[in-house]
Amino acid sequence: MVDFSVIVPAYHEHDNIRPLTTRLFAALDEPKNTELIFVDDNSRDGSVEEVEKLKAEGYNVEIIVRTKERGLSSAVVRGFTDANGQYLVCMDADLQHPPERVPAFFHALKANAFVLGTRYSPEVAMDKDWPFFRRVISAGARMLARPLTTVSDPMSGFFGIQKDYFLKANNVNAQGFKIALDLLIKAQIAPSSIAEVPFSFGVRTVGESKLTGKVMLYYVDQLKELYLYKFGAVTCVLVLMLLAVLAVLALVYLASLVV
Ligand SMILES: Nc1nc2c(ncn2[C@@H]2O[C@H](COP(=O)(O)OP(=O)(O)O[C@H]3O[C@H](CO)[C@@H](O)[C@H](O)[C@@H]3O)[C@@H](O)[C@H]2O)c(=O)[nH]1
Repeated sequence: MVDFSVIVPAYHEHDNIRPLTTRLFAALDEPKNTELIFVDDNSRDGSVEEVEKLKAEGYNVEIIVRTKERGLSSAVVRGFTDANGQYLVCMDADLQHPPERVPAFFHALKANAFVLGTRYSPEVAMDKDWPFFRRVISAGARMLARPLTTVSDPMSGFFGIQKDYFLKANNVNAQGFKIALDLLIKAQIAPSSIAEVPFSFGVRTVGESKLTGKVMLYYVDQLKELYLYKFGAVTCVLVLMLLAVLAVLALVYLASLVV
């Protein structure tokens, strides 16, 4: 019987699989009651073999290998769908999301429908090595999501949701990276049912980010859909125009700081 599930979308993450698994299970309050599921898109880098070794060592870990689909969000949806736990946590494989924070998510999930990992809290320091370019992109993306939700880090990929709420979300947008934002809106989570868990966002030391220009375009598309869903067509167009102007002004300002 498993109550807690940790879902990890993974693409070419062989070298991160063992440290993530061992650190996670060492940190858990209820390791016997927890499963870890990697959702891999046919990386063929030895990830499957590494998970088999970890299983043989007694870890409750599985790997789902998809051969026809690609993408972070759709991998998370697949993992959440297959998970046996009532309490679901999603985290990246690359150790930028510290496994030691997962127990805090499960603890908060017992009393809240949704738990968001936040990098923007006075309790944590933002890693200074995080590239400037990524900070600017993240600030712009955060601003564009502001009319949709009041959470402090709507771009976060480290989050948890109760399975019943995940099942309530209709027409989830499984493209791109922003599955947490999509679920927050589409599962109609009340602000009073959302908790935030601060965490220090580290720097990836092994492997590479898969965040591409295409993923950013998916985000713009997803925003349009979420604005429509939440506000209707006319308000959606007005808000998008206003935010586009603000985004350009913010980028011009930030660019002026670096030149
Ligand atoms: N299965 C699968 N997994 C994927 C895919 N693309 C990425 N992943 C996995 O998803 C996780 C995050 O991907 P990264 O490429 O490392 O993302 P990032 O640039 O570090 O961005 C992360 O941090 C952002 C905060 O700045 C988040 O906004 C973003 O959602 C993500 O969590 C990693 O475990 C990676 O292997 C894919 O196509 N398929």
